[in-house]
Amino acid sequence: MSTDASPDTSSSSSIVDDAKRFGTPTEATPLADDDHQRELIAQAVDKVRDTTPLAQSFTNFVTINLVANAQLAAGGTAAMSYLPDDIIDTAAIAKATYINVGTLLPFFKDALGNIARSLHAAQHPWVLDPVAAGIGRTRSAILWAFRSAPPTIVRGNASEIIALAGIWDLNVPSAGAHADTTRPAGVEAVDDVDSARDAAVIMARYLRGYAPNHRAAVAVSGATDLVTDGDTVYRLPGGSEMMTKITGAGCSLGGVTATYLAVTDPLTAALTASALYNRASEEAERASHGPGSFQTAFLDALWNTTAQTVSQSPITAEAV
Ligand SMILES: Nc1ncnc2c1ncn2[C@@H]1O[C@H](COP(=O)(O)OP(=O)(O)OP(=O)(O)O)[C@@H](O)[C@H]1O
Ligand SMILES: Cc1ncsc1CCO
Ligand SMILES: [Mg+2]
Repeated sequence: MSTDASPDTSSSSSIVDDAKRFGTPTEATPLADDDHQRELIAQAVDKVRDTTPLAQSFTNFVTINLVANAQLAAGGTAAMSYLPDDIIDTAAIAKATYINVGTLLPFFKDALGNIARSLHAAQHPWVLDPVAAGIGRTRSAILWAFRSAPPTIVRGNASEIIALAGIWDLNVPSAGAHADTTRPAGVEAVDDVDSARDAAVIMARYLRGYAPNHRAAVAVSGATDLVTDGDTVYRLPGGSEMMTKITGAGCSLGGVTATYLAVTDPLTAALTASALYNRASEEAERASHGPGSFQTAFLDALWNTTAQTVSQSPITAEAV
């Protein structure tokens, strides 16, 4: 257990060096059917269903019910709280925590930074959903406070990942190319997933300097999801556009990512949640007639999609 909030830079190159390393992308190739990563994904799906791990959440008021129900449907258990001492106490029994900054209140300003520092001191893994990053000075101050006690996984849409990299001053080389067009649009993305690729890679390298076992991940959701541990960029196509017609698809994806983080490493947790969501939303679209029945069918599909189907999802990998 460490109480030192300094990053261990021995396992990650500096942000400036990282910036110089962009510009020579290798080709993305399909992950082989027998790739070990697929085995880890299947194990994560089964382990959650076998062990019902608790992942606790501090999440927004709009979608809190869907987050808890999605965690249960994936096989985990849920506990929601906004009390800092609750969250610290529960971190001792939960294997992972989810923090979503969608609907903050002024008095959370200092509380959330303190919670993050406690989680970091306990080497407790957590997932951040930086909802609406870039909007409002109070939210930006809270996200800034996470910079020195960062999460194990950041999961957001492309605009949120780009905005958070800016708030954290991560020096993303391609950020200038989007300077005129990148702006927060409330809780919805206005950027393509791939425009957040460099920000995601640099952020993952930053996070792992602080992370338990130096392992961290960043997940960018959209039509094709992008997941990276800072060394490899994975892309997961598919899913359903109906996910954009219910509120909380992204929030609950963050919660389910925390459920998997309770049983596996950050990269596998992010890949498993993304692949499960893609397959389950495809099934839900087939079984439903509109947003209301889609949400119900989606929870059923989270419950019923097999580990084999999740782990054999289409995934490409690109070394960076
Ligand atoms: N056009 C699309 N086609 C297929 N799947 C999509 C599409 N857009 C989003 N998704 C899926 O929806 C889920 C949520 O991703 P999204 O990018 O909408 O998150 P978000 O913007 O944080 O959502 P919210 O904040 O509304 O909860 C992910 O599983 C993602 O793969
Ligand atoms: C609609 C909405 N507003 C704040 S959080 C939230 C849920 C989607 O992120
Ligand atoms: Mg969101």
